[in-house]
Amino acid sequence: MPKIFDNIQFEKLHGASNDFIFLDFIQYSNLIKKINTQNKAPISYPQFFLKEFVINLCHRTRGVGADGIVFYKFVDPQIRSNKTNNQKLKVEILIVNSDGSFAATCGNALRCLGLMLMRSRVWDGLKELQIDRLSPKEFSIKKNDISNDEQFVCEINPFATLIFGQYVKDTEKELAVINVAMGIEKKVFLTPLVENSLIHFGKEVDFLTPVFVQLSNPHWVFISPLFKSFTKKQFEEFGLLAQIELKNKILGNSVPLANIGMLSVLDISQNSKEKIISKNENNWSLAVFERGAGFTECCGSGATAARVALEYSQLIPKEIEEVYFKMPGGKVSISNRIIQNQTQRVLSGDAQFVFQGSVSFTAFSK
Ligand SMILES: N[C@@H](CCC[C@H](N)C(=O)O)C(=O)O
Repeated sequence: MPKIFDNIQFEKLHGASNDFIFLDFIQYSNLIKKINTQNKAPISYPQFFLKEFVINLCHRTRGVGADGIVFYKFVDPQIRSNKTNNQKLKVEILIVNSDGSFAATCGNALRCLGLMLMRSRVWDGLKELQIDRLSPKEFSIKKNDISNDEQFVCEINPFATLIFGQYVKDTEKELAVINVAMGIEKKVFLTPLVENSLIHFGKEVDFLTPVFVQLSNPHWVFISPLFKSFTKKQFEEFGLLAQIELKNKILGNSVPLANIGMLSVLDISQNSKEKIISKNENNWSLAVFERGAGFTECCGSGATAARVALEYSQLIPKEIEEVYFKMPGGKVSISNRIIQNQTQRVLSGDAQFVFQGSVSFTAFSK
């Protein structure tokens, strides 16, 4: 990293402990311009610079620490000073995972974005707000420089719609409940399971057929009561096994690298479906091993995929109003609601401001 890298202003927020650094895109592009004009070695591979920048900033000990970075851009830069909550508010974002890979969507980052916009008084939380994608072209990254698994980032379809936000500020805490319309699944199918690959996780491995759910981003959801007693280490081990080895064995290149959902239910064999539904509120616990970030404390799109998988496996009926998922970092819910004339999956939960600051190169030195 070049040494002129100084005084980068950021804000950090989290949704159920899935944490993100928010950076104004203009600031990043000014940094690039500065390096290119002042440095003898201008940036020739912007995609690698971006990756290294994100990895360093997200590093838990040498950087600020986060599961990813959200670059945001106000299409009308005056909006910040006008603070009018007006119709003109248009926000574009690019989400990058902590390993520098692009994320097609991220429910928790969108919840945090909602809070960030409410804190800076540009969104009142009452009007629906569509969030668009910030094109990689703006980072001088060309389509040909992006890997096959990440070409989605060149599509111009929007991320999601923030539909409602309620801001709470008291002396103790500053948070908001934000609802995000995550869209509708594009593809869902059952996948076979290679039983003997799971043998070292215990004799009583009792899995329902896993479900592949393609939202804007891909998820492979495994359902088993076994996950209820898993430690973080076991989630990481199983997540990695499924993400790489099982995927290669069972699905090959037919699907992209996926987030792995590990969903546990009360003992399926002993509970009638009615019981499962009536105990809905606390019935499902979920952990996700993400693409690009590993095990995270919570995953909003993972919870969305889990609800889709439960419906597809007929473990819950579509009519259930709201399904809650207990995740290591907190609780989120997914409901089915008609938004913009379409039944969409809506993610709800808290987002919280952590801190703001500025960072310079020295923080990144090894
Ligand atoms: N790692 C994911 C993107 C992040 C998902 C997120 N934590 C969420 O809340 O949805 C990917 O690359 O698909």
